[in-house]
Amino acid sequence: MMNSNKMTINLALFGMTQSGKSSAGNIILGSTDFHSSFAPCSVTRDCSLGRSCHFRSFMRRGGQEVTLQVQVLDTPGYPHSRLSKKHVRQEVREALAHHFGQEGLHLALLVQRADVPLCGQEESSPVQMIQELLGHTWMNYTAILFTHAEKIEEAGFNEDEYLREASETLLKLLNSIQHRYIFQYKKGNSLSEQRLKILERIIEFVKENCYQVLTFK
Ligand SMILES: Nc1nc2c(ncn2[C@@H]2O[C@H](COP(=O)(O)OP(=O)(O)OP(=O)(O)O)[C@@H](O)[C@H]2O)c(=O)[nH]1
Repeated sequence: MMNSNKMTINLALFGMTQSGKSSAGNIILGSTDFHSSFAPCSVTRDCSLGRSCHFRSFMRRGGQEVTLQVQVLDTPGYPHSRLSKKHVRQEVREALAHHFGQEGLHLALLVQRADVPLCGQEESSPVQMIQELLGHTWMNYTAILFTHAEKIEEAGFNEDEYLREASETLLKLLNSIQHRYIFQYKKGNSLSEQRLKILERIIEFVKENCYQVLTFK
């Protein structure tokens, strides 16, 4: 939604169980809205919407500063350790319609652990859910957020080397989403520095899309 000096960017997080969705949502929002913890099973059961504070100085329009707010929808892991795939898909479908039905979704973030190779085309993959829920233009509204990116550094790779060596499945996926990706590091940079970097990339993608949104009925 945009008027002369206020803009809301709507994001939704998708990904496998324990990929780091809630913690990525917290980083983006600068909050602890989403419950994030280590577990040998799925933690998140329901979709929930979090809102950031109002940022200034991220964007200007016609000489005017635009106040930016980010809304993030956190979703249960897919596949989930307790809920059926059908149940999760239905839950996320309803949440997308409820929160972004009118205003629309700017970007879906596929949260993927950088230290877990993406292989094959399993039926259960979160990419399949994104395709089903976002429809045939899904690739124009999807970016990958690689969590655990510090593992890449620890293994002595840099981002480019990592992507060059990546699985065929990941390379094909990156091609279809026009190489929209973001690396999220746990260590090193301070949280606010990380958040700024991630937000800047997200805004870049949204601008490249001319602020277009996907709406849901
Ligand atoms: N080292 C490291 N740990 C991370 C990173 N992102 C998340 N984690 C940890 O991974 C665990 C799971 O993170 P969550 O954010 O709860 O993951 P989730 O995808 O929301 O999990 P579910 O709701 O169970 O699907 C937590 O212990 C996080 O602290 C990261 O980039 N690096």
